[in-house]
Amino acid sequence: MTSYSSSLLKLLDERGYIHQLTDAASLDALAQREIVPGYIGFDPTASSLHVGHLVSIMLLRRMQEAGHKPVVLMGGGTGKIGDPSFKDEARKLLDDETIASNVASIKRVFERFLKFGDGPTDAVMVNNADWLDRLQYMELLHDIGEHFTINRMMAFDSVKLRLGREQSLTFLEFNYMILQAYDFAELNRRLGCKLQLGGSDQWGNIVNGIELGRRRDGVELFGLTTPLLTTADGQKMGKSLGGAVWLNEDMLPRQQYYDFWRNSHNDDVTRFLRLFTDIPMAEIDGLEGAQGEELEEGKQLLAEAATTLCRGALPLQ
Ligand SMILES: N[C@@H](Cc1ccc(O)cc1)C(=O)O
Repeated sequence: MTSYSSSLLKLLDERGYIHQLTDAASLDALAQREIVPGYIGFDPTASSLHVGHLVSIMLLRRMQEAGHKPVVLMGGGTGKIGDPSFKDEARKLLDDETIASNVASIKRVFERFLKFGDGPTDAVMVNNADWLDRLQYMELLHDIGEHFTINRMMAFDSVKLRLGREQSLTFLEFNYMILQAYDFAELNRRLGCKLQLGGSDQWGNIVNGIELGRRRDGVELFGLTTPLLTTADGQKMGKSLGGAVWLNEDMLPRQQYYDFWRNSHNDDVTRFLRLFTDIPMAEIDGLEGAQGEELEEGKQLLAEAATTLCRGALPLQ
């Protein structure tokens, strides 16, 4: 474990959110000096986010808890392409109407996890359609395309799956990385955003944004990725009910959401308590190695805390 000085990196480290980090020492110093606006993007590919997105959402919550500014980016522009990173096939393209209605219904869940407003550490929400839709193709090719080489873009692990003989990467999808890089530089210009967070599959996209900021604008940007979450029995997080575990109430009833957490694998309980609830570290540490009834109580604690966070408290009977 690395030792950090800023409350932000200490918190993220002890609760298990850090997989990779660019220039940890500088980010640590920056977070001690000033309020850091940090963003995560979510593409509106369905009408609700699912448990797989929850680490990212909690990460924004932790930013705010540590006194920094969370920026939620709705991918109204990038959602028209679909991120090819680590995907073995292209997404079905969505029409504008579907994207707009997905954005509208995804948005709501963030109000449960973040405090929005005009204050310095209040969360804000932006939509990259606001700047990507307006981009002129020649301008993009000239101003942005100049900073990217095909050689380097093809070297990222995230596109390897598609460069074999079986699947291919369309030219449309190949642009995704550039647009996400553009977003980061744009959010730096607009909101002073200096940090982009995301799942480990986002590393290539994030690093490209950092590079673009440095080359074009001479600014220092940072990236942080979270570990790819699998459950103790090796499954992808949130897929264990056969379908996705949706965050929106209209897509999955509260009881089923609760049961998903209540049925967590024994070996996942403390890790999930750290990642997905606000239960204090000392209390979670006390549950380490718990068995029998104590372990069951830990699962109940997890289910109650995680459900209340996402779905709100139940009214008093
Ligand atoms: N590519 C991200 C979403 C995203 C979109 C735009 C961004 O600027 C950042 C992130 C994903 O697939 O999860």
